[in-house]
Amino acid sequence: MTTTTTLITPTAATPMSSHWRDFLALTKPGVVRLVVFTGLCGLLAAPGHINPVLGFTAILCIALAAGGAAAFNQWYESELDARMKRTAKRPIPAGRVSRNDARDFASVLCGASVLVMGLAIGWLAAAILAVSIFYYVVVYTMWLKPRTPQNIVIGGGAGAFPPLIGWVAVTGDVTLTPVLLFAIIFFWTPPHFWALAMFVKSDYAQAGVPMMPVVHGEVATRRQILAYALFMVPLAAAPWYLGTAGVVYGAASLALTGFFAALAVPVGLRRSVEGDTMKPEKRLFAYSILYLFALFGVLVIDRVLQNAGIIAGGLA
Ligand code: HEM
Ligand SMILES: CC(C)=CCC/C(C)=C/CC/C(C)=C/COP(=O)(O)OP(=O)(O)O
Repeated sequence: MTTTTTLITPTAATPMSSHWRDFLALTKPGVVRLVVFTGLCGLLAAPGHINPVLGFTAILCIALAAGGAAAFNQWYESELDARMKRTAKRPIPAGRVSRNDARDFASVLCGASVLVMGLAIGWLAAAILAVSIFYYVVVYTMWLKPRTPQNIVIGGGAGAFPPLIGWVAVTGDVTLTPVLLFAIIFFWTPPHFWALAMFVKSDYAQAGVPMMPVVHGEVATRRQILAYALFMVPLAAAPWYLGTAGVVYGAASLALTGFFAALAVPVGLRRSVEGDTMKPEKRLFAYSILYLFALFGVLVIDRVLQNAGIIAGGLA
């Protein structure tokens, strides 16, 4: 006996029932968690005071913007996501959310985030929020990602804005420390992403995305991962030796970033062989996430200690 299976691919015209969990997945909650945390730390480390309700509103706006931008990214890349093993089960390629619904959902999140930020907090913070959405959706996703292996280097700016936005929400001003916080995430992004790109290289190659290991090969990518990770050591400590953060941040940043660089050394110097499990690359990627949580968390602890008069420093 033969059976015939009819495959129905939902389109914009085909009704489908989407679960709220599918819309949550469109926001890339795993990534947004860290993005929001860095925004919160920027807000808490800034000199000055913000009404807690307004502070919560500012962080909510960053979360809505980052989630909305991530949903726009999945709306634009649904065909690409369908071609890669890592992303094929996302709500749009899996047929659980239509492209139009995803686009509308993203528009509402992004629109509301900028509007509420502008009305409740200020238009400078709202403008930077709008720039970060534009940067991730248009500059990175639509323009750079399909064109150049430097996509991450330039596109890294997309996720680097939140601490700056949190800071500006409190002070209304852009000063040295928030620019340094931007730079820290900007230069952290290439080793964070390329470590992952090394072990999902075949996915990108088969989907035709010009990521660094695909275009310039493993050896060049490994060297660049190491170079960026080493550069992070003096960069991450800059708020301390430039006098805007205290000694607790300085010591913790040297230890945390030193370990980041140490994990990048075997990645930078070794060559993978047939059937390699890519353990050093997986370890570096996993630590990159823990590292950023810890570094920004310590910045806030340092600020609390400064406020209590326990350590010296003068975040500005
Ligand atoms: C253009 C810049 C970036 C690129 C290309 C990039 C790329 C990626 C990719 C491909 C993944 C795997 C995601 C998955 O399989 O769902 C990932 C995971 C992750 N990224 Fe990035 N990333 C970037 C910037 C950032 C930024 C700025 C942050 C936060 C500040 C961040 C935080 C994370 C976190 C927390 C994860 C783990 C997510 C989870 O466990 O669900 N990334 N990144
Ligand atoms: C405030 C604001 C708007 C912030 C934007 C922050 C944001 C969501 C940055 C994330 C960058 C990111 C996850 C890139 C993933 O690369 P990819 O999209 O190439 O990954 P993929 O292959 O998993 O889709």
